[in-house]
Amino acid sequence: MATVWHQWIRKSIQSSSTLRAVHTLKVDPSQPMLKSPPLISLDLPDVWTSNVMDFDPPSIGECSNERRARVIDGKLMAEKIRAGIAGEVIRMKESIGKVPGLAVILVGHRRDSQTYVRNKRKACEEAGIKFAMAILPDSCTKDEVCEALSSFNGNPSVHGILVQLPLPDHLDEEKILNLVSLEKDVDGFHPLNMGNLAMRGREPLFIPCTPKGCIELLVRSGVDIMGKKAVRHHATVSTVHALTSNPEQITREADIVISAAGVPNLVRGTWLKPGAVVIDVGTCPVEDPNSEHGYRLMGDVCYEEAVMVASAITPVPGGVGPMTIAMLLVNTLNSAKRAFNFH
Ligand SMILES: Nc1nc(=O)c2c([nH]1)NC[C@@H]1CN(c3ccc(C(=O)N[C@@H](CCC(=O)O)C(=O)O)cc3)C=[N+]21
Repeated sequence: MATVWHQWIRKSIQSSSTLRAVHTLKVDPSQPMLKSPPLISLDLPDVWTSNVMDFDPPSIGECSNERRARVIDGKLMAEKIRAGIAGEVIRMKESIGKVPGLAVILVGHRRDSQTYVRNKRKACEEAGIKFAMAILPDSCTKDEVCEALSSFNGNPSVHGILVQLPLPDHLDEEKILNLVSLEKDVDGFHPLNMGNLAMRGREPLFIPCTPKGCIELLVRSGVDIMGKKAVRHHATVSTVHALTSNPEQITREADIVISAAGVPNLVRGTWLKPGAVVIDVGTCPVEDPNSEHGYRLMGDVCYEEAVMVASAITPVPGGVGPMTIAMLLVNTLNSAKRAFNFH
């Protein structure tokens, strides 16, 4: 399972349009997939998971045409998690007089990146997490990015560093990401964190926010697919990408479909097994003069079709995006707790 997520993450962060990946998770049908909700999911404290289940678990394979899929509300889930983090930040401040800090490096002027960073800043401020940002022009040099990075690396009030991706083409993403201090790698993109995530029995310091958010979405919806359990329960995972010859057929076998292709309406209703759980990671900005910032986000899944076939589905916006941000705050809080030895 861990290996699979590693591949998934690697693909999901390569946002190039040449890579169109749809990732499907297939669960062994002889094993019951739905169980009572776990008390603790991932490494979040109980405070966020004591009330894990907001709804009845979806019944896979029992979705009739008259019933629309349950909409998994990532926005609401993320709000609850962020409220829990705010409480933890207050507890930290009251007992040791310190708060967590997140630093973001934003290069260039992509509108979507600006929106995501703005959302991250707002979420930090609401939770009492200090937020710092270095904004660099499209034309900046590698040395300028490195300088910003090393100043954040050396700053003891910064516990998490995030380099917003994608970077402009002339900058070497790999070289730059390698410089993020391992202890502050809240995106989980450092090769050592990635490697530990991929290897059985090893614990990465950080799990990348989007996949971590997807797992949380599933677990909190009563779909039991936690990493370790999935391995033990022989989950079978298929990866579908741009060069897969029969993506529709493979996807149709999946009980859980996690799509991260960045191609609007790629996943049609006919691609889905009735009753499947659909997690839409796609965030493709498309022009929309009527919306606030001149564009809106589109997922990979043809929502109106999928909602008639699936048993549960995440919307875009309001699904994975807000959970990604909530997980970033979780990672930042946990990093600060480690730095201060405060638990
Ligand atoms: N180093 C790095 N880490 C990332 O985690 C990372 C990144 N680079 N580059 C881009 C992707 C994408 N991503 C999103 C974050 C928030 C929303 C989000 O807030 N979405 C809202 C709506 C956004 C809006 O207001 O338009 C929603 O879906 O409801 C979406 C997508 C993080 N990424």
